[in-house]
Amino acid sequence: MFLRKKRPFSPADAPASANEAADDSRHVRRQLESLIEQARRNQEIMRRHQQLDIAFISAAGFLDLARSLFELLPASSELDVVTLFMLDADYGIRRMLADLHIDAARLPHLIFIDDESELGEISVELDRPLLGAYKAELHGRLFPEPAPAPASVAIMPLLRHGRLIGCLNLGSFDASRFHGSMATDFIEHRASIVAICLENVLNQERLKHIGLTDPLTGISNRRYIERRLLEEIGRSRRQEYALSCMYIDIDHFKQINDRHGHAAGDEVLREVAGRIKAELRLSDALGRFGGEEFVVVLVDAGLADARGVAERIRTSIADHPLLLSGQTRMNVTASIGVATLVNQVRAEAPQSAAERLIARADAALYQAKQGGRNRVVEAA
Ligand SMILES: Nc1nc2c(ncn2[C@@H]2O[C@H](COP(=O)(O)OP(=O)(O)OP(=O)(O)O)[C@@H](O)[C@H]2O)c(=O)[nH]1
Repeated sequence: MFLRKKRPFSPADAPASANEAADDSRHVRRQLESLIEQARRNQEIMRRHQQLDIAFISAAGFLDLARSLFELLPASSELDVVTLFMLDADYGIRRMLADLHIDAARLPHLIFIDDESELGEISVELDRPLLGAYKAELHGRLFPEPAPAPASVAIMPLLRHGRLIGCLNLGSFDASRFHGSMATDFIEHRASIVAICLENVLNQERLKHIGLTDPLTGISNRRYIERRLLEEIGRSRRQEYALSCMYIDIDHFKQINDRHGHAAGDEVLREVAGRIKAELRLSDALGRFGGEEFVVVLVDAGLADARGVAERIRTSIADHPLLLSGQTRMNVTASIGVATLVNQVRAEAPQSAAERLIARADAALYQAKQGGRNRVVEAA
């Protein structure tokens, strides 16, 4: 029998397998550590995203949400630029924000558009997020000055009930941050949260707006004017400018109602409100105080300015007959009392200063009525 000679034992044999085992375990440990580190990082990312979602969801109003989008989102997601485009075809959102004194111009990265086509070529593809390298001809209008041009972008369509309400545009200076082959589930999830939150805060603002709006004429109501006058008194004292107030009353309004009916009277109220508004600056405030009475707060206007504006309003009503329901022509006039706050007694509480200003304008209006109507009278 052929006996194979056994290879003599080499001392290197045992250590070799032990070394391999040790190497293996070190390798496994390193892998484990790296997985744990990865899990910790992911947890941290999840936590930041959750906090961001909570900030979006709990936004107290439009400005609060905008702050989260333009400040928190870039900071927590390491983005270099974020812009938000909002569709506002009938100017309704902008008008409401202006009425509520929400100064959207203070948000340079918020852009309102009248039509989707203003988004350019990408508008046709906006049924899903678009990720990739920044191309000026394609994305330039989504990151207008003063936004810096990014290197890669994620364009997130904001959809509600299948309708595009805007788009949130994320930009990074890192060219590899967003690319076409990335999964978009997370971005879609985030876009749907932002869209819902935007709709929510706009509805909140609409509610505030309704509470301060006169439903018949669409202008502000008495509550709004009283509140606004208090704010304006504070501001005019700090910045030392004159503040004026106008009390306007349509003449013989009862006869209009009696002769032409209540519906025609309502139409006259709407028309007159429009004529008054057309003569005012955006910074002035017009409200219906009740019945056929309107009050205007004129910011940064002394008595001479206020008188000028009041004359313009008076003639714009008296010189051009109203056209009711597009056919009935009606001559309408209004009387106006004007009062100004100058050299304010700073010790006087804003509330009593406001009441006194309105009362003086009202007394001047009474004089105008007594003097024959269709005239402007300045308060003594
Ligand atoms: N159509 C309509 N009429 C209103 C509304 N609110 C108040 N009125 C009417 O406005 C009229 C106000 O009349 P008066 O205060 O007597 O004053 P006037 O007829 O305007 O007379 P002068 O102010 O003295 O020129 C009343 O007939 C009210 O019924 C409203 O919302 N719609």
